Amino acid sequence: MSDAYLALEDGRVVEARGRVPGRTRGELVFTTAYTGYEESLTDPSYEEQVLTFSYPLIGNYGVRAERFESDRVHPRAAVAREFTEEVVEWLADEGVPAVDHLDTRDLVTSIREEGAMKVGIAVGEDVTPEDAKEELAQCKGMSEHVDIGAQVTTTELTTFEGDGDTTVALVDCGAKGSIVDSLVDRGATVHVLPYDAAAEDVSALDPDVLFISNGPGDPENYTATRDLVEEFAGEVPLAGICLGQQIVASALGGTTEKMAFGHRGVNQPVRDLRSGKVVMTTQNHGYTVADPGDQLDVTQVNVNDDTAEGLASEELSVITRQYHPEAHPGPHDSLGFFDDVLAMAGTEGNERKPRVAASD
Ligand SMILES: NC(=O)CC[C@H](N)C(=O)O
Repeated sequence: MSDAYLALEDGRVVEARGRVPGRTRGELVFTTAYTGYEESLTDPSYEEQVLTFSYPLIGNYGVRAERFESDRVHPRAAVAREFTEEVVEWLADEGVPAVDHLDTRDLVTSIREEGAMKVGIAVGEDVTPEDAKEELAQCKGMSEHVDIGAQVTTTELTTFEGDGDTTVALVDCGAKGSIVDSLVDRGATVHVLPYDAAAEDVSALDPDVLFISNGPGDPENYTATRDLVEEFAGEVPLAGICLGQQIVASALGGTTEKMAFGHRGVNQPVRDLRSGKVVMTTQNHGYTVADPGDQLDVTQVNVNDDTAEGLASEELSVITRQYHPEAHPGPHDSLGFFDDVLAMAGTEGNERKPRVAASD
């Protein structure tokens, strides 16, 4: 056991119990997910953030590597009311500082009221509040991490073979493993490319779909990925999840903006504007599409705040989601998105058949 201090951007210093020692900093965010801590902690979209769990007990069903979404823990630190020993051991192995025994309800309320904020953390036997403040002083805002994609992307082309006819080029801006699994399970062969792949790298694969993954940080910083979308829009069907939706919108004339505290959890309600149907979704984002531009239509919205949750263009064969249809963690209600994406490829019936938000 050791001391721990969190220095918040609003000037407060919060004391906690240190579980894994270290000093670090990041953007303080919270998730309301009550399960799925293994998946959330390994989701590359959490890079450069400090993840607070609003659910009070984290670790109550153990830690199993088969639930991981990538090969490491991505948040810079983890905060909960109580972590189990097993989670603490895992985070210690990963060298990720962790704190508990603090009032996480108060912390979450502050983020709700004041927005996601910078935090400096110091955990260890002799740490002082000043150490945490020093970390805070060095903390960058999320949009200032201009090449964050490089921290999470694959560095070389990797292929996952499916047993069907469709080929997907997945641009890896920090892709969750479940996105690859969801496509391969449906027979697609998935080529995972670096986030800054050149147009020729994509053309060489002759993909039926160009898919932009989830990932951390400000979508406006992903200029190489945006160039790819611009290059292939109208030529190859396009799909995107989360950061992928934001990059597609930005490339096709839309705009994005930072939200006050974002959406992170596994029960965010989303309404499909054509069917009127509402589904519960998994979310993890701090930016949003403010204006989809002239080429894309908003097909789905968040019931709580009306933000764009799905975009599409029949003409260009584009469908994107702001939420995570692949789940892991969270509900499986939207897995049909992957069927819609592969149907866009038109490889089975030889004809490209855009199905805009039909099955979720
Ligand atoms: N899960 C994601 O892809 C996150 C997208 C983006 N980094 C955001 O915070 O909005």
